[in-house]
Amino acid sequence: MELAVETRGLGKRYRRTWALRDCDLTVPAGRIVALVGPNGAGKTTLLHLAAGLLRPDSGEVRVFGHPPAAALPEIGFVAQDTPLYRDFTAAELITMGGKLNHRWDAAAARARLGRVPLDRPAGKLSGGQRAQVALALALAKRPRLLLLDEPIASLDPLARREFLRTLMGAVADDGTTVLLSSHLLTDLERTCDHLIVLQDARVRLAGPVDELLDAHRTVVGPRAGSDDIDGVAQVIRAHHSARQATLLVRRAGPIDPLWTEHEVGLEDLVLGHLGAAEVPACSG
Ligand SMILES: Nc1ncnc2c1ncn2[C@@H]1O[C@H](COP(=O)(O)OP(=O)(O)OP(=O)(O)O)[C@@H](O)[C@H]1O
Repeated sequence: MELAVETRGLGKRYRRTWALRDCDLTVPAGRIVALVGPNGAGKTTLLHLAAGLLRPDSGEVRVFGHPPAAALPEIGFVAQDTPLYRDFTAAELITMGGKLNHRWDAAAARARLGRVPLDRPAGKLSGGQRAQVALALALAKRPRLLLLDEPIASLDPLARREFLRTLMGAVADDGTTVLLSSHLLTDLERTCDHLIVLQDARVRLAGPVDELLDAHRTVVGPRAGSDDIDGVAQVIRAHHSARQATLLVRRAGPIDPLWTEHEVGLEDLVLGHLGAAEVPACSG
């Protein structure tokens, strides 16, 4: 399996605060990877390290087997606040990109900006329109790895859907790997096939979305006996009422039929794992 991004013991520190610590993870090539976690978890830091904008204080990050600086022509990056030269129009930015990049698809960029005024200075576009211009420019470079820091937060629902469709199209057409951070879990569930959850500067959960969802269940059953359930490898999160227990579990096999099983969605999975850190350890 080709790896777009690989980190080993990766860490970044601001004075005494570790923004990212002991981070070991892999991003398979050709996937759309969701990077999620609470505010301050380290998502932007990880994206900046992968883009070569920050240097690690420990460990290393490789992009297609190379240090990020050596892979720069292969990397597209859209920062959180989608910075663009405010006085330039989208049309001018597309032309400029063509002069700065040898592999530049100006026609595709114009086509992707169907509803954005190409002749208006970027500083006079709405936040959502600027995000669309920034994505179109990043894709025009035809990067093998596209790093997007909260790209959809400012988009309206229709623009968000179009944006995510564009991403899926780029992956399908060019095999682009996309690593995008977002808090919008419902949108991610429809789009992403790989998940990385960061919390408190560390990787809390990572893997292919379908495998992670298949490995987890919500089970509901009697409160007594919730400590040791057949087929449950780990209780991630527990909620107890007077007589019943509702548990998010990682399963190891067929679950005791005394318990009612429910499949979990991405949101339950992520929030369950994140919440688990705040709640006293659940037995299991
Ligand atoms: N330039 C900086 N100087 C000092 N501390 C920083 C700096 N940048 C980030 N940090 C700290 O590093 C940690 C990780 O920040 P980061 O921006 O990577 O989080 P994030 O997951 O992207 O958060 P958000 O969802 O709010 O964008 C936080 O504790 C943050 O306060």
